[in-house]
Amino acid sequence: MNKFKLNKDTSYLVAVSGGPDSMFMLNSLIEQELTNFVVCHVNYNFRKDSNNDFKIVKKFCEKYNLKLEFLNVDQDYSELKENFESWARKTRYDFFVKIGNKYGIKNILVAHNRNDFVETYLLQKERKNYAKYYGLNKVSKYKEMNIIRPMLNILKSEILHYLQQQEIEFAIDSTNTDIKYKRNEIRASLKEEDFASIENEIKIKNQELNKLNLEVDWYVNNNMSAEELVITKNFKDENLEFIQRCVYKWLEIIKKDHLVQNRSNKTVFEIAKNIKTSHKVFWSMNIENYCLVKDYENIFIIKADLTYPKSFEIKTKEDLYKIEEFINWLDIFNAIKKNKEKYPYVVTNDYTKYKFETYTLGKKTNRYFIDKKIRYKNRMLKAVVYSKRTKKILNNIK
Ligand SMILES: Nc1ncnc2c1ncn2[C@@H]1O[C@H](COP(=O)(O)OP(=O)(O)OP(=O)(O)O)[C@@H](O)[C@H]1O
Repeated sequence: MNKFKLNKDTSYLVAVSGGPDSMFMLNSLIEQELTNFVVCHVNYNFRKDSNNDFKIVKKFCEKYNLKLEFLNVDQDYSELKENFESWARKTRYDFFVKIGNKYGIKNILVAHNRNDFVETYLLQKERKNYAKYYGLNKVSKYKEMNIIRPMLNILKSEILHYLQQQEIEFAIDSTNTDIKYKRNEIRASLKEEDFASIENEIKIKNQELNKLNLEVDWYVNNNMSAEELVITKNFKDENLEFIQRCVYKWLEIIKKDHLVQNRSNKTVFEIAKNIKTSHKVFWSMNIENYCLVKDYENIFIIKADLTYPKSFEIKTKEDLYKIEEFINWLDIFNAIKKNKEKYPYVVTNDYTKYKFETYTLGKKTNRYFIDKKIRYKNRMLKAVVYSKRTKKILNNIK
């Protein structure tokens, strides 16, 4: 049977649910005579028998005198807004991060096995989503933690056989959430004899993915400036997968990828579809409290409240403080001074409205915007000031 070996000089957190895989992993650490580790357990109190899992873990830790950190979750599940599995995962990993900080440990061991590896790939294939990696990665990241999966070459049957042989107690998870249901479906039609050929397929898919990722990195790194991604003509002609991966990579670089996680990639798909098919010079999409904007050849993302239209009437000098709302307030202030303070003025970024009612450099502002290709970013973030009487705009937004 395959075993795994870990470095004795490294410290680990060990994620133990009490199920067969993690009990096997924990037992292997004892067999390897590792001592630098802290066992972490989350009791979700989701099932009636959750406490039983905790007791199994606790008993094992007491037997071998191991450090155990646990989180006892007190949550009314009828009020949970998101899917239990993704909420549970986040709760679990945030707890690991907290315990990691407490002990100064950066590595967490999780007990995914060879069957999980194959099943994850088959699930990814069925869902047709663009995975970061096909199957499961030996090492991945969650915030500052390294998630290590040392058991990816061990079969479930080997684990169960060994636990039985050694009479090691473990818990049986009786929940059947959507994702587990799907997994069970896949599991039922899967034989361990078929693993080798599926693993070969995964290897080839990951090699192709590595190549594609190099091209994605190249595009994004060469077409980004000031946090904006440039949409070239050639880019629009690329396939949807390439565009989606670029959008995701860009969001990762500007540290906004959290906005599209846990949304089953639908948002990234929508963005990519718009990039590919829309001929409009401007479109925007709200994503949580942010707004993603396509602006001529660029896309950018800003806090949605910054894009909200605001208008102020400046009747006297005393009203001037209102213009501080806008990033170009100094420019507006100077324009009013230069105009010899002939109040009243209107200061506004409500461009969809004022562009039809005002004049810029002798033209309807709408015409001026089109002729000068004025960026939507500037229309949204910068304000104009115009005389209430003449409707002439006194400052230029470029
Ligand atoms: N309640 C828990 N307490 C501590 N560790 C847990 C708990 N649940 C799961 N784990 C750890 O995570 C591993 C994977 O568990 P499981 O397959 O249920 O989760 P997953 O959602 O598929 O995986 P992941 O944790 O990578 O998102 C377990 O083998 C164990 O190491």
